[in-house]
Amino acid sequence: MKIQSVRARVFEWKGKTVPPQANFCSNAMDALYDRGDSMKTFRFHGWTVVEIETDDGIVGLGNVALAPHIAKAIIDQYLAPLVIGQDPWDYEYLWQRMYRSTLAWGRKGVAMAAISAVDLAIWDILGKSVNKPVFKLLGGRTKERIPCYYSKLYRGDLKAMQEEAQTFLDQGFTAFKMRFGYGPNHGTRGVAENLKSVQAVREVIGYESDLMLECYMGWDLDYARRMLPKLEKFEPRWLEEPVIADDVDGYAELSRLSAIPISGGEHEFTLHGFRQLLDKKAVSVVQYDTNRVGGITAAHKINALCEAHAIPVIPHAGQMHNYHLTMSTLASPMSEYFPQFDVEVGNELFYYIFKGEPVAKDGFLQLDDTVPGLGLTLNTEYLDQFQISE
Ligand SMILES: O=C(O)C(=O)C[C@@H](O)CO
Ligand SMILES: [Mg+2]
Repeated sequence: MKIQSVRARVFEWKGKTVPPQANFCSNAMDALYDRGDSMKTFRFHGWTVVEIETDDGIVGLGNVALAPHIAKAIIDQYLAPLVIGQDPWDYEYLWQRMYRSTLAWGRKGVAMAAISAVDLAIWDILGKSVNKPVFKLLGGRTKERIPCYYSKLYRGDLKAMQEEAQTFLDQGFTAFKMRFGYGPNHGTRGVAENLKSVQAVREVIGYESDLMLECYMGWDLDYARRMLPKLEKFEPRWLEEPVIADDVDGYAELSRLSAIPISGGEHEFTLHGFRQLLDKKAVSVVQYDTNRVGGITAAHKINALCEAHAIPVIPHAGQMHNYHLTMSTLASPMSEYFPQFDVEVGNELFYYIFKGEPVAKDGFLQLDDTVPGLGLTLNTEYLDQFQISE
């Protein structure tokens, strides 16, 4: 079997979107005084879809949601020529070929995300060629069902957050991730607002449910040092991305400082990046995203590294490419889960582009042992609401 063609298309959502709410999620731009909509950087309204076809007609689907037009250019100009004519079963060789040929400028960020999209499509082909789901090629079914946590609860009106939490508590979720809205530049009022929001959600879900707290790189070491003791009474499952991804030593200090587990990894790349995080004991929960980190080839290695370090892997974002990694290792106890909503930040877009995503039931997800590959097809229902560029 040989790879015959690589097609990368950018799907840009032109449909209805929920307008950004002020302070809906702390983020790295909060450190700068606002010269306009600082939340603009925090939108994923475009997605690159990769379709790789083999000489015997198998089509593998990959995806990447970071800088989609740049990812497409990297795939078209650099990665496609490296894999066309090659045997997809040589996936390690092909991964190294893509990685080493772009090392000078691509070892992290959008180039590695582009490599991830090609790698996902290759693994989709592998599964389809042997009529097995990808998780069966990685270690098989390690869970009867995948426990998942409800992830949204962006900061807004506290009553609305409580109603949202109640709705999904009633649907059987027993783990919830909420977003802080405030950080270092919002002073003591921001601290109070942050604590009020955690209190409000805890009042609804109680203490028999897990609560995860998301900062999305919107805090800094000093602010996190001050917030952690105030958060302990809420018994969070973890505090996520309290500092920017480059501040590995900051992560490590917070991990040493507090009993609250510090999580991160959705903005880290390759086995090498996670080796550094683990060697420095920077995080207590690893959250790579398989469509960023280096694809399934890289994520599978990171799963083994995390198993060796006894650090749980709970991949960022849910989405099918991550569910196969969670299903196939005991190192991954659960998945993140974004239900389908109207398009807002863009985490929801996956449902509008692809079909095949499992819907959570009672806080669990299920994968089908009989569906080959990643189990995704293109969703044609919303095509008219996308601008698609070849
Ligand atoms: O789901 C997460 O962990 C993210 O970081 C996504 C982003 O929407 C901020 O929450
Ligand atoms: Mg996150």
